[in-house]
Amino acid sequence: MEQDDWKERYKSLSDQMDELQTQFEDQPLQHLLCQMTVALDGQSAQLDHALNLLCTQLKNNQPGSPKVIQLVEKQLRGLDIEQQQQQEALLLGLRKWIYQLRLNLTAEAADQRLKGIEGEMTPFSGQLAVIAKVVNELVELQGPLLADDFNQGHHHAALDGIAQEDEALLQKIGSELLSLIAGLNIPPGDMSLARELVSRIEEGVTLNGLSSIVQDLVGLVSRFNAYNGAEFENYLQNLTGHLVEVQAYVKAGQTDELAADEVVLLTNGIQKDVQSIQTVMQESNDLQQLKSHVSSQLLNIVKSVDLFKEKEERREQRLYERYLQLQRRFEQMEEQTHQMKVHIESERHKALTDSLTSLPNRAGYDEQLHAEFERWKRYGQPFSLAVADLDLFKRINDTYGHQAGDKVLRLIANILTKQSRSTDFVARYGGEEFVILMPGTTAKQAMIAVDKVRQAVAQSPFNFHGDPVQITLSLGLTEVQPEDAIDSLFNRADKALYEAKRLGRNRIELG
Ligand SMILES: Nc1nc2c(ncn2[C@@H]2O[C@H](COP(=O)(O)OP(=O)(O)OP(=O)(O)O)[C@@H](O)[C@H]2O)c(=O)[nH]1
Repeated sequence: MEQDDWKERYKSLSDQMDELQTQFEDQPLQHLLCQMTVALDGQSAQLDHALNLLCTQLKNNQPGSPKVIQLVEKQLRGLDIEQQQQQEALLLGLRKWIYQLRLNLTAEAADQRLKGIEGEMTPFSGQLAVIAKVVNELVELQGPLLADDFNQGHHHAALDGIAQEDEALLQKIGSELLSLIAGLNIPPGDMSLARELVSRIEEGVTLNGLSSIVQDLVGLVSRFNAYNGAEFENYLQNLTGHLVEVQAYVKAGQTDELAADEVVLLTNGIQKDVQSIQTVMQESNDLQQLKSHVSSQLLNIVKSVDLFKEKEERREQRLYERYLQLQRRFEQMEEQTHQMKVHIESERHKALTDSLTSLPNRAGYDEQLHAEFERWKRYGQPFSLAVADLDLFKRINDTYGHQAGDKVLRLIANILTKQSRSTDFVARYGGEEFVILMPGTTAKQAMIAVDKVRQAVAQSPFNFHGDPVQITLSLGLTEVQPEDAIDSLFNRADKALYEAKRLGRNRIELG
């Protein structure tokens, strides 16, 4: 009996345990599925139906039948496609809206804004934040039309058309707005506002009510964004600062033509990074992900700039070294050129100078006579030529030796130079023969000058081995004549010299 009692008690406890276990196991699943049913409500009528069936079975402590579970799975799979189609329908609706507003808003500013809104929608991400912004802007633009027309009870034909023909569109907008709210991570403090908004949308979106719904929605979204706003703004300001620095550096680099290729590479790289930042900023909802992406792109930019700077510094260093090398080479060349000039000048001087008397030699005389002749032909200024020859010089050589003769030649050269004007040109023509070129001097004037020379030579006291020796000069003198060539001038003077010799030496004859 006691044993039967124990068995009964055991059976009863076991049943209770089974029931509790079933409750613990099934209730959370049941609870979760019912919550999902509520969350997914309104996405699709078929899905709502399937989920309600499943929920009813679970609430009645029945396991979900395979048929109902399959139905839910099928509807969930179809939801993606349906959302895509809804997005497309929404985009189409927004475009129609913009088109209709364009027809009615004729002001240039409104047209520009509508174009801007269209631009923002391309590509259409379907993100709720973007839709909310676009809808809000359109409602704002539409404001004056509604105020003018609806208040007076005259529906504008175009807007009326939208209201009647596109009732379905308003429903879709409502469903998109609900999806947007569901997708927001709403802070607890704003939950009641969100709930109130959801029930207003669920009651049905009308054209008149859309504006205030969207405004409230934007208010909700902006409050939510305000949580991270300051931090994000700060971050973007830093980013902008970096980019401005980079831009300034790149611009400075662009002025250097040699580095143009490098600048193009750097600029392209930076443009790609910045585009990537912009794309992520447009597409990302996650601040942390956005920050890490932007940071990595910024790091790329900084690396590119550093690499560019490094290359630039190396290039500048190379250029500077090449510049120094060239400068040294240039200085060497300058020095060599100077030496060469000095050498050429000295060689030229040697070539034109008589080494015994240091007077210009016959080549020097030829050059000078040529220049004088040209001057005369151009300006017609007269000049005279005297050819002087030492008298009986052979005797001196023969009597006192060649060295004594050389000494006489040097002394005579000295007297000729001293007695002539600084503008006159004295040269040793060869042997014991000298020439004197007298620019701007007629034969008459020259006669006086060369006679002074003749006298000075004749009066010079020469002594050899204690013996006084008389040295004299004979000279032939002539003035340039209109029909003269270089040779004829010299020949005339030479003939006159010959005549002076013939007539007794130590005299001057005019030719
Ligand atoms: N010492 C020396 N003698 C020279 C030089 N050049 C020419 N003579 C000499 O000058 C002399 C010229 O002699 P000549 O042509 O017969 O004439 P000259 O003795 O002066 O007689 P005239 O001209 O008729 O008065 C020769 O003995 C040459 O050797 C020179 O550079 N040095």
